[in-house]
Amino acid sequence: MAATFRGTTPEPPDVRPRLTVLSGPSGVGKSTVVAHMRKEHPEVWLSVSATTRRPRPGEKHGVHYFFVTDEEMDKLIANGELLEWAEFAGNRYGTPRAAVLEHLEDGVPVLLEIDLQGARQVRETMPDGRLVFLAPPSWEELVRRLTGRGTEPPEVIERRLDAAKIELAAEPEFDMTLVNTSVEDVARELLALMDVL
Ligand SMILES: Nc1nc2c(ncn2[C@@H]2O[C@H](COP(=O)(O)OP(=O)(O)O)[C@@H](O)[C@H]2O)c(=O)[nH]1
Ligand SMILES: Nc1ncnc2c1ncn2[C@@H]1O[C@H](COP(=O)(O)OP(=O)(O)O)[C@@H](O)[C@H]1O
Repeated sequence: MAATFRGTTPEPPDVRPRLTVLSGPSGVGKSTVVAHMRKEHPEVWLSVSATTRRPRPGEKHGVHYFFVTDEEMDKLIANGELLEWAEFAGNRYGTPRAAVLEHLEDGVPVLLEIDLQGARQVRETMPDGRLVFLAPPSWEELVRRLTGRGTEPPEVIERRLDAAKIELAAEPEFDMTLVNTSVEDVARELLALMDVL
């Protein structure tokens, strides 16, 4: 006799895209991976953060970050305009809340590239969100990448490596880890996770 389905009617699949958070130590390759994803799949929406850090050569206001003054950042925080914010290596960074919520409501897959402290806040405020940790193949390779990028003076690199030790220790808090050996492989896995592939 054929098996008879006797369960309750299954719920329709939840088709709302989920928020995806990508974190990992400075220099691990987060920006490189995200740029690769978006080159092939521009439909992935990356939140543009506000920061008090100075622009690096080639960084554009409104594209890489909204570069703001300390006073402007104070206001964003006081007015509740940030979904999360954190101080990282001497500068403040925060995710503008409204644009993230609007894109999710419109069914757009949303990606945040933020630090560990921000990821922890998103875990609290948006528990549906998926937290992905990007890990380096080794500590030596992380140092090589951060130094090789050539965008920071030695004392800033030292601060970021100190923060990296704390970030690496927090890996078990994340829903999953991807090791950035190959940019293409990591980008593909993230796109699949976001249901974009
Ligand atoms: N919490 C939080 N962290 C952010 C935000 N935007 C960027 N970050 C993180 O701040 C750290 C420093 O970023 P950045 O100065 O651009 O350096 P880079 O990541 O080494 O290129 C990285 O870990 C970023 O992921 C944000 O809006 N909120
Ligand atoms: N899989 C990889 N293999 C080798 N080098 C990489 C890889 N991913 C990124 N890089 C290099 O490492 C450096 C840091 O990458 P970046 O994307 O700026 O890191 P993050 O955004 O995490 O600070 C850059 O010079 C980048 O070209």
